[in-house]
Amino acid sequence: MGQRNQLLTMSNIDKVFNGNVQALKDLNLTVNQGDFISLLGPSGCGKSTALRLIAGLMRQTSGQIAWNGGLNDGDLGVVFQEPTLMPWATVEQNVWLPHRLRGKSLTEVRGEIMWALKMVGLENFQRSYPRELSGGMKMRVSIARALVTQPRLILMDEPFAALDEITRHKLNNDLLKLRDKLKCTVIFVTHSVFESVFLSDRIVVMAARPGRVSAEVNVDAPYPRTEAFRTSADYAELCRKASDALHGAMNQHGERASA
Ligand SMILES: Nc1ncnc2c1ncn2[C@@H]1O[C@H](COP(=O)(O)OP(=O)(O)OP(=O)(O)O)[C@@H](O)[C@H]1O
Repeated sequence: MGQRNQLLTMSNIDKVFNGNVQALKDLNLTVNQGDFISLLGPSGCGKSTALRLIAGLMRQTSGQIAWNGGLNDGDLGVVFQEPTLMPWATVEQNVWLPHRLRGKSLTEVRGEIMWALKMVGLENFQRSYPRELSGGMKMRVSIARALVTQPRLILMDEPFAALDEITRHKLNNDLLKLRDKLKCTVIFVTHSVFESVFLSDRIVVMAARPGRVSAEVNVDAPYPRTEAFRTSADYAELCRKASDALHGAMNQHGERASA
């Protein structure tokens, strides 16, 4: 793989809540165009906080987030753990939301909505309501909504954590296909070593109290990744490596906590 251009840089990021909860301390992270990065770490290490800072949903207490080429409208798509769909609106109307908030009519962007639904395999469900869909399908709608503006960066906060394992594997496979088609950059928050190894090319392991980057694991396995990769010795070895890094991060926490 060739040298990738930088997309964004987070430098010396601190985030303190309510004057005394230090969620992040001196977090440094460079994201390159085309990266699939997983943020992996124990509960409370600040993964969601880091993602929300990148999304601009909150501001850091200190430090800088710099975007190469600036951040334009529609450059970011965000997917949360819950699909957060409007139950009274159809699939099509739900996916319309980011454009609607920008003042565009449904007719004007119907082509883009259908493109996004096709990307997630739901092109025949545009008139359905969320209650008529399975958990996995609702999550696909949520992903289509994040894709509809054709963002450069997709931020995903444990999007598949609430799904059963078979559905989760399927959506992991589909997400990689999608990323291959769109050539977008993804930052993916997860608790799962297995999921992080399957999906990403870089795993950023975070430690808690205060939240910071503890280690980085490069997943040197080629894409496309298939079921054969999931059952390979290489995958098992990479999972062991990521798991060791995670335990290292948790021990750092323990040492600090008991110091
Ligand atoms: N709005 C908030 N107000 C006060 N404290 C907060 C707020 N959001 C997060 N925190 C605290 O900041 C720390 C980091 O939280 P964050 O949700 O980012 O961690 P996380 O790694 O995503 O956790 P999890 O894996 O459990 O979702 C935690 O101690 C949390 O309690």
